[in-house]
Amino acid sequence: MPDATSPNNLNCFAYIKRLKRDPAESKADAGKVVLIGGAPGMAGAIVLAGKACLHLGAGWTVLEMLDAASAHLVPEQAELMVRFAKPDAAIELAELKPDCIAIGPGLGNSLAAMDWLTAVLAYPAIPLIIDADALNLISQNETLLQRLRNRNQAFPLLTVLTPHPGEAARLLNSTGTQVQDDRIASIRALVELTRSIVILKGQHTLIASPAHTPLQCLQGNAGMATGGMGDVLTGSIAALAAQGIRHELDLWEASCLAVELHASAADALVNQGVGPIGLTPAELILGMRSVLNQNY
Ligand SMILES: NC(=O)C1=CN([C@@H]2O[C@H](COP(=O)(O)OP(=O)(O)OC[C@H]3O[C@@H](n4cnc5c(N)ncnc54)[C@H](OP(=O)(O)O)[C@@H]3O)[C@@H](O)[C@H]2O)[C@@H](O)CC1
Ligand SMILES: Nc1ncnc2c1ncn2[C@@H]1O[C@H](COP(=O)(O)OP(=O)(O)O)[C@@H](O)[C@H]1O
Repeated sequence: MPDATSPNNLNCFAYIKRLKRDPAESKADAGKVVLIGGAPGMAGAIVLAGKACLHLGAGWTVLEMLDAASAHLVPEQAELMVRFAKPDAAIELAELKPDCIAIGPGLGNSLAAMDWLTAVLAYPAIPLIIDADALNLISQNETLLQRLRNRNQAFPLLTVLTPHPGEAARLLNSTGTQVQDDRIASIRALVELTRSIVILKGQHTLIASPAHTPLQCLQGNAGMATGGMGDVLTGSIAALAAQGIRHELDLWEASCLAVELHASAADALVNQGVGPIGLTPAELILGMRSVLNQNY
């Protein structure tokens, strides 16, 4: 029995109905997502985010990869449009005209990473997902934090941050243990600091925003404690938010739905014997697609 201070539980599979496609829809109705990251040694992070984005229904999935050596066709997933993230990020974004941007998986902390994050924070009113190293860069740079806050003032509820407890601790200048000791206080502090929608990952993921009190996700399991699972969540939010633009699902709703799908699909896979040990992010992507279509 939850006590009076427990957050309400996520329960948003009904949103899936809004993603119903008219028979004549085109890929433009499903939206163009640009995902930015994949520095040397971490190309896999942005490829996993891209595969999740593709399998959760985005119209186009473009990867801007910081590692030039990895910026080539992904043979087993030729649908992904892989580009080398050239130095002039603002010009690239103006040419691409994305419907939704996600930045961070495997981004690293190079000058190019800073340039891309700066350009993304200045890009106008589309849904934006900020994850992983992009969060770390913001935690180290007061100017970037101020730009994030300015963006949220100009375009409220169009930016979601997806920290795990380690990233949350860096943003709050705290420790992972302190974050975990009071996760509700931590997410409230993150919302206050950044003025963003925030997803605090880990067991019983929390989501909150300046306009929403925290909700929790009771699904999910320790089979998800494997590198790349968060990259999958980022790509999934991006796909749902991009479709949401023409299907009346806002970034808050897309984020809630992605969290619930991600965790519920992991539970379904464990129930089928795929995990907890050895459950892979790539398997979770396919599991999420199944759960989405079963509730379509
Ligand atoms: N295939 C690829 O290319 C992949 C590439 N990847 C990319 O690698 C980059 C680095 O990202 P990363 O998350 O691996 O390292 P990092 O930010 O140092 O955080 C780790 C520390 O945070 C904490 N912590 C985390 N979770 C916690 C929890 N639930 N509960 C409590 N604490 C928790 C914990 O700190 P500790 O408690 O040990 O002090 C832990 O040691 C990033 O760009 C990412 O996208 C990955 O996506 C993997 C697949
Ligand atoms: N023990 C757990 N119970 C429930 N969910 C978990 C557990 N461990 C990890 N997860 C989930 O898996 C994902 C891990 O994300 P993250 O740490 O960012 O991974 P990565 O950066 O390697 O992609 C998050 O969505 C988190 O909530």
